[in-house]
Amino acid sequence: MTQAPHSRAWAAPVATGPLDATVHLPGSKSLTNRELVLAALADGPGLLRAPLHSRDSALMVDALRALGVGVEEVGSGPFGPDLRVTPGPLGAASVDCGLAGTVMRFLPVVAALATGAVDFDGDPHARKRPNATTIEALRALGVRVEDGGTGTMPFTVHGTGAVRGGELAIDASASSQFVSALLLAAPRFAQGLTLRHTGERLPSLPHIDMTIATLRARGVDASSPEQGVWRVEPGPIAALEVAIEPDLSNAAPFLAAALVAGGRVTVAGWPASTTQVGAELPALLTRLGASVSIDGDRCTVDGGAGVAVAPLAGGTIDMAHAGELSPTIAALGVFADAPLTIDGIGHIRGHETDRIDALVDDLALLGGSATGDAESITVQPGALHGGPWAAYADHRIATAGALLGLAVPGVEVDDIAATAKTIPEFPELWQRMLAG
Ligand SMILES: O=C(O)C1=C[C@@H](OP(=O)(O)O)[C@@H](O)[C@H](O)C1
Ligand SMILES: C=C(OP(=O)(O)O)C(=O)O
Repeated sequence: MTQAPHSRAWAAPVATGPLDATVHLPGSKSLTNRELVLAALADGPGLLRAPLHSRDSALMVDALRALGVGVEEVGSGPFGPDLRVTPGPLGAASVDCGLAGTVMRFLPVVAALATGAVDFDGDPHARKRPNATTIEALRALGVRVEDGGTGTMPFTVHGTGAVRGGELAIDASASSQFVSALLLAAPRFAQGLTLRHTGERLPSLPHIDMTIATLRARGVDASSPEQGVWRVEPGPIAALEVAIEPDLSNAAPFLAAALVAGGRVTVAGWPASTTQVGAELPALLTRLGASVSIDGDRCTVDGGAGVAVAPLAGGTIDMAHAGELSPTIAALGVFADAPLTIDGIGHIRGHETDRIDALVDDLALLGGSATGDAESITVQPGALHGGPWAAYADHRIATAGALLGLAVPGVEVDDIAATAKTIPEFPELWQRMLAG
């Protein structure tokens, strides 16, 4: 009988002693999917070296191909081939967004530059992720979008081949990706774009800074003249050869593993400078009690004797700008000396799953205790027992279960394959880290 991909749970391996490992990670999702979009809109063929090959990047590649962009695999690296991207006239297409925020937010704006109808749909949960701002923004720019009045997928963007641009105000409090999406395509708008955020909060600011940096690297005049305002001048997007950095957000569970199990974990290929939010991991893990060093391109966390001997530091951490790191940090709260509150993360309720509810429910299944409110999660320290850990199709919830399993025998992640969203090699790399 054919089994559903996650009908067999993954027994999270327990660390039997201090770790001593060097981990090499595949490419950044955020950089890969930005560079794919920019390469598709560029003024000639370009190359992505060492890109991510995962479900989110494959969805982006498939969608761009469907729209008329040439994406060809060339050469081969440790995590898969490079990608040569050849822009072409954009036309009617049907886009499967899966559960990828970058696909469901970035490509509708690209579709506005196409000639023809572009249909968007995705996984069942993707239909629940916030997307009204994408649709409203396009309509405000004069683009026809049919969504049956739902403000979510499925919807159809009727591109006419041109967008006038100009001035636009949006509420991006549910996701920074609404801002990034508009900025990425804005050089191709006749008047460029002056974009203003009107909502109360603006999550994940480093991801918007990353967008600006990737545009500028391609010769686009893009800036943020004041907080919550961005300006992109119209003009060509230069075709480039770009090297994609390792995914520093996916470094989180590996580096955190040294804290839980004790010993040392090194992530190799750590960039000297980066726009990735994972650059904040050294400070975050130091705040919790780790000793972190960066030596050349190697970032090492020394977790000493591990949490069985020395608990981590509880308290409150604001992670509004780094929500995608919060599942890992929240899981570490179990091993703290006082309750750990992660604040400013209401927007992660609209991520791959409602991450606050998922963590609260999963921790309860292991005998732990956590509470969530609109903007935060508070994790109580305490001993856990083995039990099921539901991934909710969320790569970062799945890896949080793996992290706890290092110290808690019998944690069973129902769907470790959810990690394929951004790091399909996760189970293998995790085992290899444990083997040293
Ligand atoms: O632009 C991007 O690449 C991302 C922006 C952030 O989204 P939100 O602002 O919705 O948190 C982040 O959490 C997501 O993983 C990737
Ligand atoms: C929120 C995330 O993903 P997405 O790009 O689908 O929004 C994430 O990777 O943590």
